[in-house]
Amino acid sequence: MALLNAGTVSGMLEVSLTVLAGQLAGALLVVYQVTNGRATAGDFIMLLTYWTRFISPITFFSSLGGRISQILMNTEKLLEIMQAKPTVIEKPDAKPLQPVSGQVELVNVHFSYDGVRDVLRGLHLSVSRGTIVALVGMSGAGKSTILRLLSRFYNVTKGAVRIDGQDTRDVTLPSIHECIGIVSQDPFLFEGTVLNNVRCARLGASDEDVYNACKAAAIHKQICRFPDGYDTEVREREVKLSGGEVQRIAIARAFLQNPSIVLLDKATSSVDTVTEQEIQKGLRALYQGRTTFIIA
Ligand SMILES: Nc1ncnc2c1ncn2[C@@H]1O[C@H](COP(=O)(O)OP(=O)(O)OP(=O)(O)O)[C@@H](O)[C@H]1O
Repeated sequence: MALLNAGTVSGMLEVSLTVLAGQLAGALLVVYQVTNGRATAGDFIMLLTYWTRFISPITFFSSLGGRISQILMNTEKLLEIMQAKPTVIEKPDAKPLQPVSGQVELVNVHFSYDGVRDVLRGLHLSVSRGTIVALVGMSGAGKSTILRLLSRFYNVTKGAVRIDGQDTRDVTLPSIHECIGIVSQDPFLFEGTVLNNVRCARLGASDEDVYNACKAAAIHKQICRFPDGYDTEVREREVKLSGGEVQRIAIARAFLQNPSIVLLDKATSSVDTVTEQEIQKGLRALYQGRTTFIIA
């Protein structure tokens, strides 16, 4: 659906250019008259004042046009995303995962993103609950792909992924995502308070639950030092949190979610060694009693 056409944009440009040309012509005319003694400097200043008052609403409306066109373009992108077909679809008779202890199996897993090149070929992996698994391999070997398949962001091409013996293709997607906590290399923060940025992991959580999750992730003291504490606003492009702080917010989210399975995808790769040691404190607590997959 095209919400914005070239005519609308060129119309807005036309208005802006006309306003600019008018401003320039008016100023030149008055300068000419003052130079020839047909008008006084006082007349010139008075005219400028009137001119500014006259022109400011026009300038406002022309900039409003620019803002409206930006909103329309964003809406168009949003509609495109909403109309995109998901690659993974639940079966009509999919049921929620039964209570999960954290046992994971990959049985003869084959996977290809494009249907041409195999990224995984016949992978077998059996992981008991509470085990920590480190995935190590060359760049491009398929480590992150394994984590994506565990979360069922993609379906395996052949074979099966099972959680507590249940094939992930037979269960509902939210029930999979509820039992898996992810701490990625580049966690996403949305505009809103720090409190809500952690609470999004479990919407019904109380403020006290959020504080406890942040204490476990070793970020509580830092948040209390922010200007408005937990009510500090996180804004796009207004960097208030360091890379290490953002990582610990992601760890706090995982604590709050309390999943049986934790996936860490290069969770500390973008921070310095001192910050990494701080984060490791939070992570070690997170591993306790959970099946954990780590890409370091
Ligand atoms: N969305 C995608 N579409 C197509 N190919 C992809 C996609 N994501 C990854 N790949 C390809 O799949 C292969 C495995 O990628 P993956 O990210 O799993 O590797 P990795 O072992 O995690 O690598 P690294 O350690 O560098 O992050 C790579 O060759 C990569 O180019």
